[in-house]
Amino acid sequence: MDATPETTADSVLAEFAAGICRRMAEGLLEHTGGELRSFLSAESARLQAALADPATLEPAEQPHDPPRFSRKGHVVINTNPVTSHRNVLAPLLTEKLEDDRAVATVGPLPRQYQGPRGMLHGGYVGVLLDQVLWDVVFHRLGHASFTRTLNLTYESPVPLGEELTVEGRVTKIDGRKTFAEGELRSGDTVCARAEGLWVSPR
Ligand SMILES: CCCCCCCCCCCCCC(=O)SCCNC(=O)CCNC(=O)[C@H](O)C(C)(C)COP(=O)(O)OP(=O)(O)OC[C@H]1O[C@@H](n2cnc3c(N)ncnc32)[C@H](O)[C@@H]1OP(=O)(O)O
Repeated sequence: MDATPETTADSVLAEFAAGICRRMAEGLLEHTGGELRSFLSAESARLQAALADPATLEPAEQPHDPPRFSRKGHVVINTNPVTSHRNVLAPLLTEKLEDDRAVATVGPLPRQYQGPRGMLHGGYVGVLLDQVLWDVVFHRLGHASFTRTLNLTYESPVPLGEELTVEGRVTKIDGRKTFAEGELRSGDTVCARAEGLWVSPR
């Protein structure tokens, strides 16, 4: 059986399409009326051109999230709503993991993540911290676990339109329980802190 259920070119095309969808989602909140029609038309044309001739995409890199076959032969697509290049909801992280620590950069985030004007929705603050803390726990343990508690403290509003740093650290492992903490920063400002418990499956 092939290792992947589609060609590399199709995976690149899928991620290109996801990028167009992301821009469209942003554009729908930035433009109105005739300007919106022109914007949508230009983005649609870019996608049509890529579909007509995928070779024009000429990827410098391999696709980030090509689908694969599971051991049982099912097609597995990375659906993660924070990290998957194929999920248009995902704000995408660039993450470095070492030992008990993860540091990720994200953004600048566009308006579809807005809560208060010009600021990130608080639920997304939690999503970003949950993901990075989950990642560091996974990296430390070598297997997946469930977020059991996630306590957030919002110190100051998180600006949209600026690169953000999300950091996570494992603080304690006690049997099936792994404790971790972290923070989300904009520049040197700590905007939110998180601490929580991850429970390994029985
Ligand atoms: C795992 C596979 C996931 C794959 C995902 C891949 C991609 C993921 C991508 C990223 C995803 C991002 C992340 C996500 O989105 S993860 C998704 C969001 N999380 C969930 O949906 C989890 C829902 N909850 C559960 O399923 C169960 O409650 C779990 C499985 C968590 C525990 O139920 P279980 O019946 O197994 O465990 P237990 O109740 O015996 O407790 C176990 C131990 O913990 C202790 N305890 C419990 N509560 C507390 C507390 N508040 N303070 C202190 N301690 C507490 C408890 O006393 C016991 O200790 P001990 O007696 O052993 O000493």
